[in-house]
Amino acid sequence: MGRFISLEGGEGVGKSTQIAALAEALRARGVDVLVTREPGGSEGAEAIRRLLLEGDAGRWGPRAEALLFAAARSDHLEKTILPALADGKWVLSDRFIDSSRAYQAGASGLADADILTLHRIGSAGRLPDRTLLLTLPEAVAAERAAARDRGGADRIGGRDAIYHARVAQAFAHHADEDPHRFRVVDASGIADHVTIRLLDALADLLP
Ligand SMILES: Nc1ncnc2c1ncn2[C@@H]1O[C@H](COP(=O)(O)OP(=O)(O)O)[C@@H](O)[C@H]1O
Ligand SMILES: Cc1cn([C@H]2C[C@H](O)[C@@H](COP(=O)(O)OP(=O)(O)O)O2)c(=O)[nH]c1=O
Repeated sequence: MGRFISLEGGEGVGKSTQIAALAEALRARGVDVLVTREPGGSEGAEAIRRLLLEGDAGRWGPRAEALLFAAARSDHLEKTILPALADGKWVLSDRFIDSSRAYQAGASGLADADILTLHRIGSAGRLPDRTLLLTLPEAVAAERAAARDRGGADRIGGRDAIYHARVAQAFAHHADEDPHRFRVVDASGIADHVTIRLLDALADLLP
């Protein structure tokens, strides 16, 4: 059985950059790696991703949005993640359930217990073996995200600074509550240095 690792954090902290570097570093150690992302990662979930991220701000209310994320996650787990783990692969996912807890509960105001209930219904409550939470001072993350998106942020990324501060707070809170699964990793500085910190945070799982 492989390992299931999620990368979490707000917009612009470097998840996409780091997941690629981490995959390369793990492959160099002989690990068979599958990189995937949420929302998305399977045909059905990628279709739901477009529904979630395109269109105007009011396209979905918080509850419909939470249900769509849970549905996408269910399909992603069943079609992509579980088969890869059964093949002995390490699955690295750019976001997973903790993003729903941080955005739809922490920031949008739904109850964390309800998000966990949706996860139990959709995905049998499956959690990653390790969750790497990348953290950056808010201003640095906003600067990186703005430089990348050039003002063209998606439906959720484009929400205001107060919303994103609540997201960061919720992530930090969940990491505090479950130190066994979470590792908080400083995402500032040179990308290669961040990758080394991430590998350190997986050291106990490495073959
Ligand atoms: N360590 C780093 N230092 C400076 N810029 C970075 C670093 N890591 C990533 N970036 C840049 O910051 C932007 C956001 O990174 P990205 O990996 O897309 O973040 P995320 O997936 O978390 O939103 C990208 O333009 C990326 O090239
Ligand atoms: C997986 C997930 C993502 N999201 C949000 C976070 C992002 O704003 C967006 C995904 O966009 P994406 O462009 O993949 O993220 P990033 O900006 O980190 O590169 O969806 C949720 O609100 N809930 C979730 O459960």
